[in-house]
Amino acid sequence: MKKYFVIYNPSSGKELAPQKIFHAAESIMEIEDTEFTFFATKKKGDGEAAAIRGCQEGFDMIISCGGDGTVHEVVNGMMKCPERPNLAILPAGTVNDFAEQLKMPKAYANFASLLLKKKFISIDVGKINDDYFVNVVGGGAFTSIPHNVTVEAKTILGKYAYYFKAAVQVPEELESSHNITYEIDGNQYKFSTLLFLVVNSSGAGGFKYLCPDAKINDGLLDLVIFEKTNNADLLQIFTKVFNGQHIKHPKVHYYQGKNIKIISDKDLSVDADGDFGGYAPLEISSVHNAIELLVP
Ligand SMILES: Nc1ncnc2c1ncn2[C@@H]1O[C@H](COP(=O)(O)OP(=O)(O)OP(=O)(O)O)[C@@H](O)[C@H]1O
Repeated sequence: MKKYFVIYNPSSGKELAPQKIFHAAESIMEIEDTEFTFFATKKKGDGEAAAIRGCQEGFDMIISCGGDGTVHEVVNGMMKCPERPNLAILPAGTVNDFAEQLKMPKAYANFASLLLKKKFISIDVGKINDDYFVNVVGGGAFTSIPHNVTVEAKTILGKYAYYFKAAVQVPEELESSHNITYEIDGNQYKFSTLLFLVVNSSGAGGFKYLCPDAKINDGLLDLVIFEKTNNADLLQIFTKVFNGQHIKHPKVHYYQGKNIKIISDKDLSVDADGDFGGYAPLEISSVHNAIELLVP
């Protein structure tokens, strides 16, 4: 009999996580001899602690049901354990950026049929100083927007909560910049930076083609640097991000690497998968084939 450990965040998205995962479990148990153990997170940190328990107690699979914050915590817990069960993601958050990149189904019935098919791939996980991230680390302008949106605003407004916050913060932050030194697998570059993103999959923040050459299991991270420039340039770059042409713009720099060091001339805090991710200097690397993930 397979034993699955579900870690769900009842407060994520429109608060539908419990309903979704209970229905999915019911559908699976009708077909397969499976035992589900459920754990509801109550606060920050619970998802990580539960995932460590899930690894130690020998479950066959951990199912993360919530948003990007829940996946981030679950992966952090799993990465701190030597033996890792498989991972599945049932998206129930507000944005579900990582799940969207991997085209994970949101409907419980589709998730249940995926779980019955059992197709897994090895995925890389990013390491940032002593922690881990599954999709993106961002620093510079706009990257604090997710931290300033409350759980209540997300429940009521969904994704629009982020857009409203962005409308206030973006104009102010267009003026900001950091002089950043990037060391990518031993090669150094310096840019006056408006924003940089280190990405594990090929997209983030709803921009599917942000890193056109990326693969989730190539052992590499993709780094996109947006140099500080004038508003006309930024507008041009913004329109090109939707189809991946932004990387050809002279004020955008695109690299791939296994080990990336980031040093800033002034205080720089970063975001990791939508949560606070620490301060520069940063040592970021790819942990190749770290987790077996259920995929469509
Ligand atoms: N029961 C809870 N009540 C309030 N906050 C919680 C609870 N459990 C976990 N949290 C916190 O909520 C954060 C955000 O949750 P999560 O990412 O799952 O949903 P979301 O923010 O709606 O979705 P997304 O990140 O995709 O926009 C988690 O990182 C965690 O710190």
